Amino acid sequence: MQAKATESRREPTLPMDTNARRNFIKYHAKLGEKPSTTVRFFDHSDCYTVHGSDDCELVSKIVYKSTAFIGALLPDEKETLQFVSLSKANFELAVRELLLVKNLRVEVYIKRNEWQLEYRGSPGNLLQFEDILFANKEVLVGNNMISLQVKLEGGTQRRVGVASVEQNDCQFQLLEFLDDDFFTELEATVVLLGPKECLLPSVEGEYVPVKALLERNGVMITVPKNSSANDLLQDLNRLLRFAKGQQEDATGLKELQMQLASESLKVAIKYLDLVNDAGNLGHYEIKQLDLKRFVHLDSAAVGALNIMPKPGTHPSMPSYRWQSILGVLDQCRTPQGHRLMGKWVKQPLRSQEILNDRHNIVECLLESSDTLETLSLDYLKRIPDILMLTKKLMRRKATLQDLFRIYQVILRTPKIVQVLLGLENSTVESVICSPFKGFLEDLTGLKQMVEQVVDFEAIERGEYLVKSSFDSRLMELQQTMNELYEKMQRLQSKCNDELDLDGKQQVKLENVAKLGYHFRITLKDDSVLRKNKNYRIVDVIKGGVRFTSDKLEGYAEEFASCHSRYEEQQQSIVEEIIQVAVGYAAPLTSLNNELAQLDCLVSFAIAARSAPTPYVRPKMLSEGAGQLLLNDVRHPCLELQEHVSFIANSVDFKKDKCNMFIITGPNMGGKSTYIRSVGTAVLMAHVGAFVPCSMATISMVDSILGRVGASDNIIKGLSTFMVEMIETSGIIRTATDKSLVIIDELGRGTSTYEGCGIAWSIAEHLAKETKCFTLFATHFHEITKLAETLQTVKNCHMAAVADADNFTLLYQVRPGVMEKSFGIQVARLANFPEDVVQNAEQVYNEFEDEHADKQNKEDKALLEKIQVAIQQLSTAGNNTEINVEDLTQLVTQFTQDIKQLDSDYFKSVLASSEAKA
Ligand SMILES: Nc1ncnc2c1ncn2[C@@H]1O[C@H](COP(=O)(O)OP(=O)(O)OP(=O)(O)O)[C@@H](O)[C@H]1O
Repeated sequence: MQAKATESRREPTLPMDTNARRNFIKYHAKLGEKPSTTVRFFDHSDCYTVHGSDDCELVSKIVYKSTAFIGALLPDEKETLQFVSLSKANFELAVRELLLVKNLRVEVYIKRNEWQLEYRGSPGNLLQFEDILFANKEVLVGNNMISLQVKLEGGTQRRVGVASVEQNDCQFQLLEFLDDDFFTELEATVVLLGPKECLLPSVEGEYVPVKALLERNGVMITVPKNSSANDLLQDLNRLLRFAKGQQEDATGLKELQMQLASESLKVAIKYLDLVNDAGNLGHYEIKQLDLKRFVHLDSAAVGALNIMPKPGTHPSMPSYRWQSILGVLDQCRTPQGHRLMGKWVKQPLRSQEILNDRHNIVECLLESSDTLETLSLDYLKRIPDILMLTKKLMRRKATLQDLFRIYQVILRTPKIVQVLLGLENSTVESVICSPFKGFLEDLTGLKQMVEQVVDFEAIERGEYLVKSSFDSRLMELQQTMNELYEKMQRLQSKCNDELDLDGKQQVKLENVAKLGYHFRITLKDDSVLRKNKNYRIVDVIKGGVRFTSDKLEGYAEEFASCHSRYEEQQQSIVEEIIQVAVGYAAPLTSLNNELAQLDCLVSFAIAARSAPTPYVRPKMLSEGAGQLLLNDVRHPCLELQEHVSFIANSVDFKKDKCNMFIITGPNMGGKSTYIRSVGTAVLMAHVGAFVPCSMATISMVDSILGRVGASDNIIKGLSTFMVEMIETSGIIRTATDKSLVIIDELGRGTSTYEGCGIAWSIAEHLAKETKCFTLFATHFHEITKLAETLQTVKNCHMAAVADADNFTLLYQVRPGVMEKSFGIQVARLANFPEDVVQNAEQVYNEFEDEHADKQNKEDKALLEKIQVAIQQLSTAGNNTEINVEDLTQLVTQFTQDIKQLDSDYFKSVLASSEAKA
């Protein structure tokens, strides 16, 4: 087995002699430098190659998991070139990985007379690679890109125009807005649309921060070459789907009043060469993107809440489920369902009405588990990717089989509607059943056409044919073929008699592609045949001897010619049918979207039911209602991991009573998990899913914002401190009293002094000014003091118990501040070497002594100050200049000093004097 595995990994040999290699090296040198984000492949028809050290290393590692397969074209000569050769299958594997996972560009060169660039693709432009990437595979990823332009306005403000192109759904979305220095709004747009690639006019000047933002969000940047300009209106007139009766002219479209966005769209249409794909013409829709419809998410929140799985994780992989919210919720059965779910989780909604509908439907499905099962396993599982089939139709690449698959969906959908109507739920009827009925009505003509044209009997034999009765020419040809076949059958029985073999029908009449009709007998009867001069042997194979006669050959040729004429005639009919079917693209797309939506809702119900503890329906209150109560909230991903027995916790925010929790506790104590669980549940509720709680009341939020551990966000050129400042300033600007903010480890990447300062000021601002609901996990115990001055701030901590030998993390949230730091115990728990732990313990104790010393010194200094003051007062005697007011002021000043000093001694003095008073 082992040997075989190695064998299949071996690279193909390169079919080039020395001369060809020499020429190729010269040609390659002439091609010149390329960006490091582009990988060039060369198609040698028998195999593919990549060249140069970077491409070789990258591709070799992807395909062969090693660099041992890198060779040199002419290793003994001065001018040489590294190469890796690949079979077609490995080339496809590499292209898939480079475009879909690594977010790189690919170019494929092919040799005609000269080498020339044949295909080119990038993460946002997969068109030319669709066959390679998605042949026999479901298209599970969205395929969208954005194009944007920035203009300085009035010296300080930035106007941003964005055009998004979703190629799968044939959709343009435009928006334009004024943004701040940190491009907060642009970031929300990028998070919402999740593009793979972005077109920019430049990466210099005002685009520098845009570039950084895009890189932070994992978006590939392309600066298209300035080639001849295209005419946007002309392009749109060809691409857009105009409503019936609407004038087919894009001139007056209100979306085009956004000039920067329109300019960006023009660039994108040109870059993607959309007008040159027949599949696009007349099918695009243009919309204005309204960010206000969606909960604002920043990239830190998307990261902290693990919304999306790692790139390249396929739904069939076991890790897919517990890595991300998408993985947990995506139990879809159809490719279109998977794609829509990918969108939904990134686009939580602010419409209470739509969310109520979604929650109603999920609840109703959960109440009828039989229906849920039937829908998921019997119906949705069998629904093909209608969108991709429709695209094939539009490109005139569809076959009769594709048409039949569409027909099957049209046939099955009424059954789905029937099952749904059985639920007797008004939301299900209005949101799902009614639209379904409308689209099905529109598709009646298509259904009837397929029934008239397609030969259903032939499909049972696995053939996709046009019914001969549909066309008189076909009928004639079919008739002739039937007669010829009968004649050949008569020859077969004659031959059987002549050869006089044992048993009946030893002579088989067969038809194979290259030979046409012929006879066959087994190898053991070969000698009988050779004696008979009426027959000629055609070839000998394992299964027997193939032979023919003059007459059979004549019939066979005639049959073959009829057959090819039949196919030609059939093909022209199929083309006509496809032409008609293209007219149904709009209702087919709507049917596709509707089925995708149903699949997502069924998926929510399945996710809710199959969780270790079933999820519950959240009670949604309107924005501003000011309540967030989650009882026993769990982290949906963590609770799925086998070794974890999850401890649920609760949270209870109430406007004007409690809008901030400061969470402290030992390292690894569960702080991050707790705050992320809350964020995750709120997000899931806003997507329309049920939530991992025992009870949930959630006021709708306008944004979920985050700031989490610095380590994963460090990017080139920006210090940790800067990243922290950028992200937190975004929060300060965006958050309102209707937002949820989760902050974890703020200030940790900087010096303690600065870090604590940032953390304190942000926490204070959010609690005092913004008044949003905030979960603030921190190691800075000083921040817990905020609760002393602000009533709406509450402290809580992750509980742990420790004695001399044992230390146990309880993962339970308890009110108040943790008394003791357990860093050293955690180190012991994490199996740090004992000597290191002991050393730390010693340092800690010394530090504590030093701290106590410092405290004593400060106490003493204040005491001295007070003593001097008292001295002054007493020596003043009857001095009338000291009045009662001055005295009161002095005492107030001392009291404040004492409070700030954080001295246990003075605090106790103060407390006792206050008690006495
Ligand atoms: N509620 C819980 N129930 C069970 N296990 C939990 C729970 N919360 C956390 N854990 C476990 O503890 C680990 C550490 O949790 P987490 O990262 O939330 O701690 P932390 O307090 O934020 O740590 P640090 O302060 O070091 O960043 C998790 O990976 C998980 O395995």
